[in-house]
Order: sequence, then C-alpha cells, then structure tokens
Amino acid sequence: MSRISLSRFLIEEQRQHGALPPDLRLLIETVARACKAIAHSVNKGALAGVLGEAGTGNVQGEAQKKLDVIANDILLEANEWGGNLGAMASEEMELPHSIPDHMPRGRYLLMFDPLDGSSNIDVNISVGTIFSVLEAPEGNTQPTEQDFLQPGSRQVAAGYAVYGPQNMLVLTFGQGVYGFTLDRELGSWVLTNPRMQVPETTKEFAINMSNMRHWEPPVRRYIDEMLAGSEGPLGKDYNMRWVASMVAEVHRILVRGGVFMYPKDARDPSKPGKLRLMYEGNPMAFIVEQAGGVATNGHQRILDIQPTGLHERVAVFLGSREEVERVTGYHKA
Ligand SMILES: O=P(O)(O)OC[C@H]1O[C@](O)(COP(=O)(O)O)[C@@H](O)[C@@H]1O
Ligand SMILES: [Mg+2]
Ligand SMILES: [Mg+2]
Repeated sequence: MSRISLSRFLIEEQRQHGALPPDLRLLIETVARACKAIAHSVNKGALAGVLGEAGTGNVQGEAQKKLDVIANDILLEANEWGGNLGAMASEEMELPHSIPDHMPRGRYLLMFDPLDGSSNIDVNISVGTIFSVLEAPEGNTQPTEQDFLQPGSRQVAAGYAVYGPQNMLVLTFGQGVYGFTLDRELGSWVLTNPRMQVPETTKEFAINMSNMRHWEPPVRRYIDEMLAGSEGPLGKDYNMRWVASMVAEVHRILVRGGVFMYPKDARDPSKPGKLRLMYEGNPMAFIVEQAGGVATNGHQRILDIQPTGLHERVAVFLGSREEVERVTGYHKA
C-alpha cells in the first residue's frame, strides 16, 4: 500500500481543491512539526522529567503543568519563524503574542490550547493539542486582540493532535476531515483516516456527571431520559464515557459517534460554560460539522457566536446529529 504523508496530502489538496493557499499549507506543516515535538515530550514522560506542576498559573487562574508550558513554548517557537503568521494566542497567555519585527510575518492568526486535558498528564491518559486558524483583517500587519474576535465560521483551518496509544493529527480546511497517524520510527504523519464522518445516531454520551446538581433543566431532562434507557422516552440503552480530555472525547466521537457535553452550570453564573470558545469550542465545532456532526451551545451554532474576548467560555454540545439536535431542542422548548 502506498503511504500518503501529510506533506503529499497537503500538496494534492492544494492542487485538487485550490482551497489551500501555499502559505496556509506551510503553516499547517509547521504546526504539525510542533505537535510531533510535543508528542515526543509527552511520550517520554518521567524519563524526560516533564511530569508534574510547573508551579505557575495561567490567566484563567488554573495551575499550569510543566507540559502546558513546554507545549506552549514549542508552538510559539516553531511558528514564530514559520513566516505565515501575524500573531498567536493561547490558553496559556493572557494577550496575543505578536511576531517580532525582525521575524518574517504573514497574514494568519493562530490560536491554540497547547495541551488539552492536562489533568490526565500525570496518570498516562490521552492528552492533546487543539488549534484554530483565522485570517487577519486585510492589510493589518500588527494584529491586536480585537482582530482575533471573529466567529468560528471564519476559520480557514482547524485541527487537533491526540497523544495516546497512537499519536494522531486530525485536520480540516473546510473540505472534510482527515486523520493522520504518526509513524514514530520515520517521524512522519501518515494519512490513515480519510474523510472522517460522525455517525448520525449514537448510544454513547460523554458528560461530567458529578456536576449534575448544577445543570440547567434542559440538560437534566436530557440526561434523565438517557439514563432511563430502553424503558424511557428515548427507547434505547445508552453507554457513558468521560475521559476529561476534550481531544480524546472528540476523537472517539469522530471514530464511532457519540455526544459530548460541557454545559453551562450554576457554579459560576458569570461564565457561560467551562470550555474556551476560541481554541476549544470553535476548532472542535468546525471539525465536527465538517464530519457531518452538529455543534451548539444549546441555543445556537457555536460557529455563529460573535466572540467578545480571547478567553471567553462557551457551553458545548457536539457530536452525532440526532442527539445534539435533541438536546438543543430541549433548550428551546
Ligand atoms: O475536569 P472536568 O471538569 O471534567 O473538565 C474536563 C474538561 O476540561 C478540559 O480538560 C479543559 O482543557 P485544559 O486541560 O486545556 O484546561 C477539557 O479537555 C475537558 O473536557
Ligand atoms: Mg483544553
Ligand atoms: Mg490546555
């Protein structure tokens, strides 16, 4: 079988669909290279002394793990010299990081969650990287935070890497979703999952059930109905999974279907959810929609939300069409 590397795939994609400008292709290659370096650190774990706390906090008041900081630095360094970016924003940085004057600049804006699911690092469960690419407003060579605040429907590319039993990279440019597996010996990403599709129906859901008492009535109703199984109104038995790494949950849903939820809850009424819109909600919503699934905040399509802040939170319901439409309908009822 002839193997299709990421580089070959990107060049063919450019030729066939014309949807992939050369500078975007190079940007994706740079991010993919950075993810390979992050995979290397994650996979080495204790052998490289990268487990445990960094002893610092991020802008959102969360304690940073060593690997949160390492992954952030790897992405910054790789992309600073890539020549295709105006600025980068990250979960781990309060403000956007502009490309310094002496470095080559480009027209794109890159956002990332350098290490998603960090609570799983020290227990050897899958973690990942999530990224989203926007175009800077035309002619703007010094992008500011304001320039990042575009709805997710304007993303030109999005993807995630999952560092697990296999390291995988999943990408979309708005022409379907493609998955690559890292060949660790050769160091190359190889196309293994062309045209990934989320099955329309499912019997599997993912939610942190320990938050049940804080949920809003539509979410309680939906979960109660699923828990009632074949004796309840939905007429089927459901299974539940909760990895606590959004990348791992979304990857499972892309492979075998399911519905993932992190709803708004009453613990902090000022926040519309736990997950971050710009570098968790939007890229995952773009990927899921491109794979035939649905992604909403319970009320509207995530990709239609007009962001107001770089680290804004969002409620997330995503995955198999039938289930996401059902729970979204309950919010509207
Ligand atoms: O610990 P909880 O409340 O179940 O939250 C788990 C969620 O938090 C996250 O870990 C947030 O990501 P970070 O590790 O990047 O902060 C999601 O990946 C996951 O879905
Ligand atoms: Mg995250
Ligand atoms: Mg993170």
